[in-house]
Amino acid sequence: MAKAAIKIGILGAGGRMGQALIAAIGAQPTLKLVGAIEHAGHHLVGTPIGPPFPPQLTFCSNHGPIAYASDVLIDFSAAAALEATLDSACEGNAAMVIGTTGLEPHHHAMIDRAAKSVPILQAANTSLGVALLARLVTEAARALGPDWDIEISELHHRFKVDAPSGTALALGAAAATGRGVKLDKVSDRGRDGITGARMTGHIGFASLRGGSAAGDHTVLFAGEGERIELRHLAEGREIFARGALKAAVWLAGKPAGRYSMDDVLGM
Ligand SMILES: NC(=O)C1=CN([C@@H]2O[C@H](COP(=O)(O)OP(=O)(O)OC[C@H]3O[C@@H](n4cnc5c(N)ncnc54)[C@H](OP(=O)(O)O)[C@@H]3O)[C@@H](O)[C@H]2O)C=CC1
Ligand SMILES: O=C(O)C1=N[C@H](C(=O)O)C[C@H](O)C1
Repeated sequence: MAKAAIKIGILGAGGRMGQALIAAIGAQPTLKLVGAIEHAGHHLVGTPIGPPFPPQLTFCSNHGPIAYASDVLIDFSAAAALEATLDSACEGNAAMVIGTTGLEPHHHAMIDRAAKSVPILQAANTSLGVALLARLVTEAARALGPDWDIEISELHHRFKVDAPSGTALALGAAAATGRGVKLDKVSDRGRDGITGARMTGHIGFASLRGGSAAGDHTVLFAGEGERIELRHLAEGREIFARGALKAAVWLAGKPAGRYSMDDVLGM
């Protein structure tokens, strides 16, 4: 007997990533889109999602019923929306893939709480390439030691609202792990003016915004007389959508708990 399609609800469905996910689901018969959620007042609410989906499937703003109907909710919306979405996921017993960035420690505490009831995978970057890059960064930071300065730079499209990007912070955490330190103790975010000389062992961040760049991250290891750069360049949002859907398929039916892309990719 054919396996039942995995039922997916999308939060932030009208946005750039939401649209990329809808297009990717439309091309995968093993997945079924059961809801496309936007915030109340969004101009798309009430309008059809469009082909290949049936005309009665419209963008909607009420996520309660969609959480009940979904095996997995995929959230690429806004950090401010997270609390209500986690509540709905727990009530509806839906797994969740969270790709939204700009998360603060209190958001992670909410995710930890909800993950006692349902399976949740949170990833600042759902591409395969960045998962591998993080591994390489940990290894390089461990091998090179604190005499090599680490600077992380990122370029994103002009509409991005959070900085540094979630990926840059995750790469910073990966480097800190390699050095056996906590990122929040060594991070330099936003230098300006007479900053003084660079502190040994610190990890610096720089954010550029402009044009339509889908995501460009470079981790620079700068030593005495030599430099190494590890870079990931996203050519489009399809890579994030593909990874998020792979994560959703992997997560459906898993026990409650908190998971990462490393679990999905077996890394
Ligand atoms: N993990 C990953 O691999 C990736 C993560 N991201 C992250 O995903 C998030 C979305 O990115 P992107 O698609 O480019 O952003 P967009 O602004 O294009 O999309 C976000 C959508 O969510 C909507 N939204 C805002 N608040 C709510 C809410 N309370 N409930 C439901 N929908 C809401 C926005 O509406 P409105 O336009 O009215 O504000 C918008 O339509 C960002 O945090 C981004 O950093 C992006 C790419 C990859
Ligand atoms: O907002 C984006 O576009 C992206 N956000 C994520 C981040 O903050 O790291 C991932 C990707 O770089 C695109």
